[in-house]
Amino acid sequence: MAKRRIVVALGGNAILSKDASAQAQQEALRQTAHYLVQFVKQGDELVVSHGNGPQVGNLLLQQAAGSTKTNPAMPLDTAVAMTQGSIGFWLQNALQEELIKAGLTKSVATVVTQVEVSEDDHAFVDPSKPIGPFYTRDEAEGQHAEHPDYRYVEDAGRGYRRVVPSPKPVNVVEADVVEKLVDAGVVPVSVGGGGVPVVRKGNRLEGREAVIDKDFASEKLAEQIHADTLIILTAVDHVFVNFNTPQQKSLTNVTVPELKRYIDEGQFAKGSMLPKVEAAIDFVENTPHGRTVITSLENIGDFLANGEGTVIARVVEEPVR
Ligand SMILES: Nc1ncnc2c1ncn2[C@@H]1O[C@H](COP(=O)(O)OP(=O)(O)O)[C@@H](O)[C@H]1O
Ligand SMILES: NC(=O)OP(=O)(O)O
Repeated sequence: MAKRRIVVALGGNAILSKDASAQAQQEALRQTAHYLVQFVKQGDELVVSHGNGPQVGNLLLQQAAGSTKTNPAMPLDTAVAMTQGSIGFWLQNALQEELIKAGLTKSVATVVTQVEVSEDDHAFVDPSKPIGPFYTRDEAEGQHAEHPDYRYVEDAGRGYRRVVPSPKPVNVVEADVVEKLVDAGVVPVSVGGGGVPVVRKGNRLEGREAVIDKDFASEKLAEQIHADTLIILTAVDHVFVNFNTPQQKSLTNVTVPELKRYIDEGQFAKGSMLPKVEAAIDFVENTPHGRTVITSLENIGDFLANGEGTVIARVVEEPVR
């Protein structure tokens, strides 16, 4: 089988479920790494990206709690870079251990990645990206009273969360570095937390306070490094139509026009499955032979063996791995 270049985007649940301690997140990533190394074992080139919504929100709270005149809280763009560092450290450490266990000699390197966004992106005046912990309605109202500039929304029936601007990625600044690392046989970790949002001002890149969606950023990176496959890992094995109803049906091999019809029908929840499906479509449409897979971490083995999962391509493919 030909060697594939794969970008794998890790969903939040692969890192943080209930226990937000460093130890618990590291343990979750050790299990995640065990699954991811299967791609390297079969000869694929692997690039890993990850979310940071829970972590960056928690970090902002810690920063605010300890902020003084001489030790001020850091802005959101810097906090995103800090979570790229911390989660990158955990991932590097875990992947390295699993690679050694599998008898593979490969280096892993995290790239602090900046992602260009447009200053005019409407997202800057319409925050939509949930970050940090979940609150009850009363708690969210209390927080809003304390910080009138913070916005809170209900997040998929799980409680209220602070939302921040989430502009669309336009260009992954360090994509050429990531591509060189892949060419050199390294496993890069990149666009963590969607990348650090920056706007170009002549020769300077200026940070902006926002959190980019990691699925859109991963798609952009996959395009720029000429990947063949974008794999979006989340909590479900498949994308479903009629999700959570008695008529629920899993999608296995789907084409872009089919998926667009389902979007028009409102089949995918805004803020959860919809951005994944939109990123999947972008990758297939913007690359000559690209395909996107949406599935769960636990399903990777079945995907590799039998093509299980939701595979989005230009034409319906026979079960693919
Ligand atoms: N049509 C759908 N098919 C499958 N899952 C859906 C659908 N609509 C909403 N979801 C929900 O979207 C979730 C994935 O979004 P989210 O939890 O935001 O992703 P992440 O894993 O990146 O944190 C799934 O676990 C599922 O609960
Ligand atoms: N940046 C980002 O998309 O993070 P989550 O996937 O954790 O929401």
